[in-house]
Amino acid sequence: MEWMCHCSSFLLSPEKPNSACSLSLNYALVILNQSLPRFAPLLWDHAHVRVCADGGANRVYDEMPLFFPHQQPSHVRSRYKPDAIKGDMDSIRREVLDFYAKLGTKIIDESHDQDTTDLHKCVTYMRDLTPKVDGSEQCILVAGALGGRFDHEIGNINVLCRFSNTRIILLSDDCLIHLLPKNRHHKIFIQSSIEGPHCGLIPIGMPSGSSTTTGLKWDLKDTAMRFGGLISTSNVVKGEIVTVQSDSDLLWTISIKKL
Ligand SMILES: Nc1ncnc2c1ncn2[C@@H]1O[C@H](COP(=O)(O)OP(=O)(O)OP(=O)(O)O)[C@@H](O)[C@H]1O
Ligand SMILES: Cc1ncc(C[n+]2csc(CCO)c2C)c(N)n1
Repeated sequence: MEWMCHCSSFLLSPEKPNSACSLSLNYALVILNQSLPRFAPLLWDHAHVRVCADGGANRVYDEMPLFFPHQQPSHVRSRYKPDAIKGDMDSIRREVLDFYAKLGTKIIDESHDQDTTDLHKCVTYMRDLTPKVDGSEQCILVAGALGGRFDHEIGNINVLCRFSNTRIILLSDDCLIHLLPKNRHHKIFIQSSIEGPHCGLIPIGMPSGSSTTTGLKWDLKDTAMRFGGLISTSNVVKGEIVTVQSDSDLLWTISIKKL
């Protein structure tokens, strides 16, 4: 079975490439309607395309200038201009919409669709926009996806499952989550300067019959996991590489360090 590599190098400065992992991904950023994580400007710099989900645009407008207290808010806002704002447009403020529309941001009003979330709508936009260019795979980073309202969090995790063939990483200030599809073996390069040691492996949607890992304090050895039985939470990464193989899709989560 083919290996799939994972590496959180998007949390490191773009000037400091990581030698251990040679993953070259084409990053896209979705900003949701929650407080921007402290590393939002870094994610913005890594991304080639940036989209706000509805009220996420208010966060960029209100909070990006707070990261640069010595610069004029209007300058910061023009520098951090989203490529698009997409959603059902019930949360974005009028002044924010007008501001970015004037700067040339594409506004995509999908208020007719009340069956999919704004994150779902943004992921569809990213996938349609970026066909596989020169073999480099797309990875969608989602800021503000965790913490806050539980129905939103679960809706965001459901997007990982609905688009299981697309690399999507949900982020908060405290941790990240992504899917490990069952049709691959996984090699996770731990960036110990910025992430870990706490981590988890969680079956989603259905019980998992057998999972095997290396590199964890409590490794799984052909272990079954299910809600109501064993799931691997409060696990700890031991070294620089974790490997995972499983007969079902698993969620991988790892803590992000407060520097
Ligand atoms: N508290 C939260 N926790 C996690 N994700 C959130 C939270 N609030 C918003 N989001 C994410 O940001 C997206 C845009 O937020 P927004 O508030 O514009 O959504 P919404 O469609 O108006 O939600 P609702 O109508 O349910 O309040 C949501 O689809 C969701 O993915
Ligand atoms: C069974 C069912 N439950 C909830 C909603 C509501 N809903 C789900 S996604 C969404 C858009 C949020 O921006 C809304 C309003 C629905 N349509 N169907």
